[in-house]
Amino acid sequence: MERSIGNKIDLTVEWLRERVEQSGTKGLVVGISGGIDSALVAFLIKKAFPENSMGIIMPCKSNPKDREDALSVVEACGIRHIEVDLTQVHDDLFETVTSTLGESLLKDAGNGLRLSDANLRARLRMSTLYSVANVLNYLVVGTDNAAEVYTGYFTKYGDGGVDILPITHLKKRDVYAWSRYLGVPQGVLDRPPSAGLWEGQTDELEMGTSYDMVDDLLEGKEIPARDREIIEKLHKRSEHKRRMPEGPPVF
Ligand SMILES: Nc1ncnc2c1ncn2[C@@H]1O[C@H](COP(=O)(O)OP(=O)(O)OC[C@H]2O[C@@H]([n+]3cccc(C(=O)O)c3)[C@H](O)[C@@H]2O)[C@@H](O)[C@H]1O
Ligand SMILES: Nc1ncnc2c1ncn2[C@@H]1O[C@H](COP(=O)(O)OP(=O)(O)OP(=O)(O)O)[C@@H](O)[C@H]1O
Ligand SMILES: [Mg+2]
Repeated sequence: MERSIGNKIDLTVEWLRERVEQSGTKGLVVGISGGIDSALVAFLIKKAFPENSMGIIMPCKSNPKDREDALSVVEACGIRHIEVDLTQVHDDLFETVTSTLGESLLKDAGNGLRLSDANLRARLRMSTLYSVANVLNYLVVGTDNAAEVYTGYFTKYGDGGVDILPITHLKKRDVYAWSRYLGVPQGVLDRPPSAGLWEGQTDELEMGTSYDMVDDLLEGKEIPARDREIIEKLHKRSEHKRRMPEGPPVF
């Protein structure tokens, strides 16, 4: 008999407590974006550590709506939070890197320049989370779900740079089901998933397929050949993100 959502949530909360205890740390910190994955994780870590959990809202030239939604999550689950605006530090670093590389190296960058700008936002968020984790002796909690892990739809050492991943066993539809159960605000449930790394970006537009398709494939269901091809290509291309860096064999 399948466990109820409430039971699965209780087990995940227990697992979070165990991992913190085993690590000798005191609590958990997560970035809260206004999206559904981090909303669910915020609810879970607040349940696990009512006094020792923290959310960080980190705008970086972001749509003000993201911050409003993130604040609605903070209010709904009651987690302690801080805000760190990364716009200036991002602009300074990106400008320094690109101007130092110079025109001749930038001219053939194509989409690489946009990805570099976008992924730097995710990596600055990671650095901010670890800065706080070091000070408070907390673990950094990731928000990747099963569909994102399978497709590699995350920034290596950005939002992928974390200590524990409490929702990697959840398909995107499970994330919605758990979030509804816990009372994540309707406005957050209704938003199209987006990395928010550039204007108008949505996960499904960028991936070229839908989370329903990825979830179906993960459940072993038949999906159209076109979608299967896209998903398997994303999976193969991102293999390196699911491994630790390696050195050569012993010669
Ligand atoms: N075979 C290989 N072995 C070892 N390392 C390899 C490699 N191929 C590339 N690399 C390294 O990996 C880098 C490329 O990976 P990475 O820097 O991650 O860059 P990349 O995968 O190109 O971009 C990240 C993707 O994740 C999306 N994203 C990011 C953040 C959040 C979310 C979200 O869901 O909200 C989505 C973002 O929109 C974008 O599509 C290369 O620059 C190279 O350094
Ligand atoms: N503006 C932000 N402030 C704080 N954390 C952020 C911000 N943007 C992204 N993050 C962090 O990066 C993670 C990855 O982003 P991702 O878009 O995959 O998840 P999400 O926004 O929570 O959910 P959704 O799939 O609905 O967009 C977020 O869950 C969050 O932890
Ligand atoms: Mg998002």
